[in-house]
Amino acid sequence: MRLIPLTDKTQVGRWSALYIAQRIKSFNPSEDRPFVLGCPTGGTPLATYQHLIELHQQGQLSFEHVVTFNMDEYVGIAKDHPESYHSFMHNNFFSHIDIKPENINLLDGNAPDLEAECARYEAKIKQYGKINLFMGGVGVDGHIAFNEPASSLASRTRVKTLTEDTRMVNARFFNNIEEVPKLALTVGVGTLLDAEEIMILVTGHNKAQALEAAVEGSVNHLWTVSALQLHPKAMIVCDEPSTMELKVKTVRYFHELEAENIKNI
Ligand SMILES: N[C@@H]1[C@@H](O)[C@H](O)[C@@H](COP(=O)(O)O)O[C@@H]1O
Repeated sequence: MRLIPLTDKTQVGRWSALYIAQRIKSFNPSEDRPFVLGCPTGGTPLATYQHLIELHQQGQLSFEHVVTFNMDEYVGIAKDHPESYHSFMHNNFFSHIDIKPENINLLDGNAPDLEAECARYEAKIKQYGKINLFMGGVGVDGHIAFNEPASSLASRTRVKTLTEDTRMVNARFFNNIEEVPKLALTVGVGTLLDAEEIMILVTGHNKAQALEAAVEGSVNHLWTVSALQLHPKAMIVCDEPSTMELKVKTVRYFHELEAENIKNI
């Protein structure tokens, strides 16, 4: 696993956006061979989306042949609810770039048959072969997508019950905790591990324990982000406050390893 230790969340946004842009460009996508990008929501990736939008507006990056799959969606709130992940993605990313609407994939949390919706999503990913790069964030409790503690590390896309902790953390986007949905649809840990490459963004001191579990802990279903250790090409891009629970020698080690890759950011 690579760990990219940066100073602050602005750098995390910039570094990850430049990385995605470089991946898309070197892939040289076409209509028949699109680049498939996995997308998260949340506060953490906002700076990344902003930088990607800027690169697009400067004429340096096109999403014409990019297909996206979002990792998760709440169950039971309307698509156009301001806090649905549909709204989030359109407001913060899709409406500012040249992606084709038919290339956007999001789980439908209002589908009449949620299990069938999850199976449809898995099948659609398979149609493209694989996700080339899955970007994600992490929850305070170490969840990846909405794979809450004790989720199977072999799990596929399915309905998950959100923990009280996650609902409390996400209540900041709603009027109160009662409005936060109790269920969500999420890709599984197994779905994530099938991606060709995974890049997880971690910022803020409240994520320090999760980062410690991901990097220094053992693979453990209680911290589903630790499953990254099983992936052949996983990377965590983090800021300084999130490294507070890591050993000094761990951070120094990754600083030395990545010195060339972080020097001009
Ligand atoms: N389902 C999402 C996760 O995919 C995300 O990683 C997490 C962290 O969000 P934030 O970046 O706002 O801390 O929030 C939600 O729970």
